[in-house]
Amino acid sequence: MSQMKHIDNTPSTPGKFKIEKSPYNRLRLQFSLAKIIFWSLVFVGLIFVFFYRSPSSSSHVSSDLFRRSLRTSSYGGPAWEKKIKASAKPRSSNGMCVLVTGAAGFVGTHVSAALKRRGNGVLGLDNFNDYYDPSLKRARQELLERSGVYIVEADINDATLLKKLFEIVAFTHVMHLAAQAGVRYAMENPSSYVHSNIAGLVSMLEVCKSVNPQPSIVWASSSSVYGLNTKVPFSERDRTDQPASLYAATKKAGEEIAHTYNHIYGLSITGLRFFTVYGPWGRPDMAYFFFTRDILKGKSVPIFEAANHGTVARDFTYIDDIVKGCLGALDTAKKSTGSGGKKKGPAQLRVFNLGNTSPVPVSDLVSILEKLLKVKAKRLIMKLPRNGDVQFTHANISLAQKEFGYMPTTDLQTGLKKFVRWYLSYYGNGKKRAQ
Ligand SMILES: O=C(O)[C@H]1O[C@H](OP(=O)(O)OP(=O)(O)OC[C@H]2O[C@@H](n3ccc(=O)[nH]c3=O)[C@H](O)[C@@H]2O)[C@H](O)[C@@H](O)[C@@H]1O
Repeated sequence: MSQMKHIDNTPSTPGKFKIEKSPYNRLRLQFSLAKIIFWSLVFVGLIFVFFYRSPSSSSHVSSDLFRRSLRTSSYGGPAWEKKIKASAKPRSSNGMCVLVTGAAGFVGTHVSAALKRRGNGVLGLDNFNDYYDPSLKRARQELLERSGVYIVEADINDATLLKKLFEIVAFTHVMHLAAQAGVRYAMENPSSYVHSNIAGLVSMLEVCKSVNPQPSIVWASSSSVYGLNTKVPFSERDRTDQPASLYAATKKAGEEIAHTYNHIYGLSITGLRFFTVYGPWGRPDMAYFFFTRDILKGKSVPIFEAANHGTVARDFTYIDDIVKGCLGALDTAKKSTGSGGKKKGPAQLRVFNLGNTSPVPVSDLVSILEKLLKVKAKRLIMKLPRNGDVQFTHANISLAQKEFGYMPTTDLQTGLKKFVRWYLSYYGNGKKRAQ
């Protein structure tokens, strides 16, 4: 302190010392100080306004996120609640009552329809984001509505809405399929993965843990959690600590988050590691889908190849087999043990591979499509890009087989035949083009 005083009192120039001595000059100094502060504030304010309103960089990402997934439409009212109750009512009084998140998605639509067919109560939830053509999601919604499944249009991050749904219906199960999918897109829009696969998952689990009774949860993890694992076929016991994409990392994080909610709150949780699911009403961002579109258009299809002409292969799994796996997991899910946010005892925590157990090289996938479409593909062999892809996947399914008799029955040829038939009937031969 005494040192400070010494510095303050020492004039750098004799003139400066004099200025501070005169009362008139002190007034002038105070006035110019006030001016400096005023203009500094104006300057800081301008900078703030510039960055806050700038359409580029981070604010672009957040506004994009908002546009894509936080679009929660207005809800409420007796008519809305009536629709929800009707959709979620099981045929028999002791039947399952399932909230399916991501119901307008590829797997979500098929699972919702299958549950409804066998008499379960089903309510869908989807934010209809535009990661891929939303009109396809709307068409799936129409399909479900015709079979009596209503989809609430909202984001899983909307906890108020989720709680409201649980107030209206005591769901016995949640089939949580809402997620940001796609391996390569994670480099383009990383925050959307954190938003849906991490924040969204936590939002959903928070509501599930606090309601009474707590539902049992089955949710979609991914084969991508095996990452750079080279031990084949992939077993649930293998290491999953080397994700090759942010997508995979968020799914792996989801598995750890599931462990936490099971451990603390007694939620019964089952994670399903899907292996490259394909079929009718599929996702246009996936290779088999856009290869079909581009072969028909006469556009070249990029076929990835690993180092030294190494084959890139996937354990492509047909949607009907996946649906059977989802239903098997729901049927064998034990009840959660907690209530109202408190654990009462240990609860079930499981993870299963749902694959086909026979990997097929991507070049063979293209050959099958060529035959089915009767069009020769313009093949463009490309080096496997370093943006999240792994060289191969191969599922060991013995655990799911033992637990609920999971046994895939559709080979790629048969499954793609069904897909192509659907594709041509949905899009027509060039009339309605897939985007
Ligand atoms: O099983 C999974 O866990 C994942 O399966 C797919 O991911 P991926 O297997 O990469 O599926 P596609 O993007 O359809 O790619 C299929 C194969 O085609 C290859 N490919 C992809 C794109 C392309 O232009 N060229 C090409 O050869 C990929 O390397 C891959 O081997 C899904 O997109 C993920 O959401 C899902 O979680």
